[in-house]
Amino acid sequence: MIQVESLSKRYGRHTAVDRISFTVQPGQVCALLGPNGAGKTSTMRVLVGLSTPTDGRVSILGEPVGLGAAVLRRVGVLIDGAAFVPHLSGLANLRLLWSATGRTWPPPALDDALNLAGLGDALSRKMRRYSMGMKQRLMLAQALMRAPDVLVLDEPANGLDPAEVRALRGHLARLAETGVAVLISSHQLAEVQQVATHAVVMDRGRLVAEGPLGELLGDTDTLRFEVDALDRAVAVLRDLPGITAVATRDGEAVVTAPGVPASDLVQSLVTAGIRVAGVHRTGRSLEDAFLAMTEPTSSTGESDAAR
Ligand SMILES: Nc1ncnc2c1ncn2[C@@H]1O[C@H](COP(=O)(O)OP(=O)(O)OP(=O)(O)O)[C@@H](O)[C@H]1O
Repeated sequence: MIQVESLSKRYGRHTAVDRISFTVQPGQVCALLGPNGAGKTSTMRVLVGLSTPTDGRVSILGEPVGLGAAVLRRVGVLIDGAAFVPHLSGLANLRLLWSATGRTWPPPALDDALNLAGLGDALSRKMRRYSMGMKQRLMLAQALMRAPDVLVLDEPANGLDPAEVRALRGHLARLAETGVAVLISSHQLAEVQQVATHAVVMDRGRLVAEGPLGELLGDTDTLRFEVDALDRAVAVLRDLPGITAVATRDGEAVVTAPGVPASDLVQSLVTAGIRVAGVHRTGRSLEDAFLAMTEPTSSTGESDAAR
């Protein structure tokens, strides 16, 4: 479990993280979302002991986190800037990183991690020849090979192709099913919507929303009608009580009608002589919800303090 309580992180006079609190329970995949500069990486760095909080508390599996805390051995971390040695092979780099844990090689989940990384023969090649995607996959392997109880992944899908992203999604979902608590930051909202069970949304350092994904997306009562006479259908729908919006999209009438049964709307259309070939209820996408929660122009102001 990850627990963040009233966490603040300031760089000089710039507040990157402003008193945020959230929890990620075992079995949850929590998406940490926010526009550029929202404070996601700053939060994650504190969470894994790479940076100290200015204020507040962070604990993992019930133990306070700090640089070198024993509990961090149970955490798989992917945050950019992993210290790979370019003249060593990918596999030698993994061995080197593992040796820092003081445990004997191989790590418990090495095979699964390498399978997901899919680097094949490239594992024995020097890392200086790795593409960005290959480096990213090796970083994922080092996070996963230790069979972690908690995963903290900053933009893990960066540089991966669609098939790799899908494989990663499946892997994370399987790990969560076994009780791993996963915190993952991403800008790919459609992608993260497919794997996240929960989300924490930050904007300019502050927490703007958190909770189960279903609750954050909300129920929008938006219906799409496939009809044979679009213009007439729109005119009929606009005149009905309880309708808050009618639009057309991709040849269909899109209607927002909170609390109005779809059957009433179909009945009105049919009565007006319009054929209804289909009705679909549409959910709000994570992207819609995210844009509604965050400001369109976010501050990305830098301060000059060192990390
Ligand atoms: N070492 C640092 N020194 C000074 N300011 C920093 C430092 N690291 C981050 N910041 C600033 O803190 C704010 C939050 O940055 P952070 O990287 O945590 O955001 P983010 O949500 O991860 O952004 P992105 O999505 O662009 O990666 C930004 O304004 C950033 O410029």
